Amino acid sequence: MTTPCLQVSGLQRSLGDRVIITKLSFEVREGEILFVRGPSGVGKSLLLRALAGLDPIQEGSISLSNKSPEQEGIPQWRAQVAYVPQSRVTLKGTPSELYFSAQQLSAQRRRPRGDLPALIHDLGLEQPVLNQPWSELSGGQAQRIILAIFLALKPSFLLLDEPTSALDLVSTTKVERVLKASGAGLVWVTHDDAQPVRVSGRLLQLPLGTEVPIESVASPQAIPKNLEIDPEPQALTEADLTPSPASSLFMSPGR
Ligand SMILES: Nc1ncnc2c1ncn2[C@@H]1O[C@H](COP(=O)(O)OP(=O)(O)OP(=O)(O)O)[C@@H](O)[C@H]1O
Repeated sequence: MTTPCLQVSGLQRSLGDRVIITKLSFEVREGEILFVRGPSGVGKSLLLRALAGLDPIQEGSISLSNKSPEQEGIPQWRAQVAYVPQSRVTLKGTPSELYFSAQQLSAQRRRPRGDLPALIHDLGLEQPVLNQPWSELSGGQAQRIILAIFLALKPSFLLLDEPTSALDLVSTTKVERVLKASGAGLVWVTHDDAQPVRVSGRLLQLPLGTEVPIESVASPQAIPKNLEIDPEPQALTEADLTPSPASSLFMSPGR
């Protein structure tokens, strides 16, 4: 079987008469990491939303191994190309309930699963957090738990909108290690100049929309030695579910 490939060709995104994303083209294969960098407001989140099939494609195309979201079916597309939101979304219930609800979505059935408890551990959390109400979790805990849930659902691609924005450096390093070991294709938005160097991968710079060498944007010497990535990571349209917590994360409407 060939490795799944997420392809973007001539993607353009406007809001009103403002063109935000101009003619963007790139490819990411499962297992590859593409960092996306650029100033605030340049359109990084809009790019991820378009890739996730959460917003309409206005111009250009996206495809997964040559199949468009329409050909694939939007729920199946989102099961394979998962958008992990930037901010803590307003969720009801507990992480366990969210994970259970997500697995009930028809596009998620009969798909492989990761080991959620192991992911929780590897992300530096204790198992009881899975049964705590979202409202009682810190921003940094919630960010890692949402990530663990998406990783456990095993999409081919994860669209990561600043997945370490609420974390200290120790937790950030754990997240980087787990993501790198996940084997998923990652489109990873970051404002942390050193992150692409720590993790390694490719780098897409917006608004240019061109790939630039990672070495050109940050100095590896800037990274504290004790935070370097361990080269041997440890083991690591169900409308009837509305208003389940899963539907708010996995089925959010386009805008
Ligand atoms: N729903 C919306 N309605 C109107 N404008 C929007 C909407 N969503 C985004 N924008 C605008 O589109 C532009 C790109 O937004 P986006 O969130 O993609 O930026 P970003 O690069 O992810 O920024 P940041 O780094 O601050 O997260 C911004 O100017 C933003 O104000």
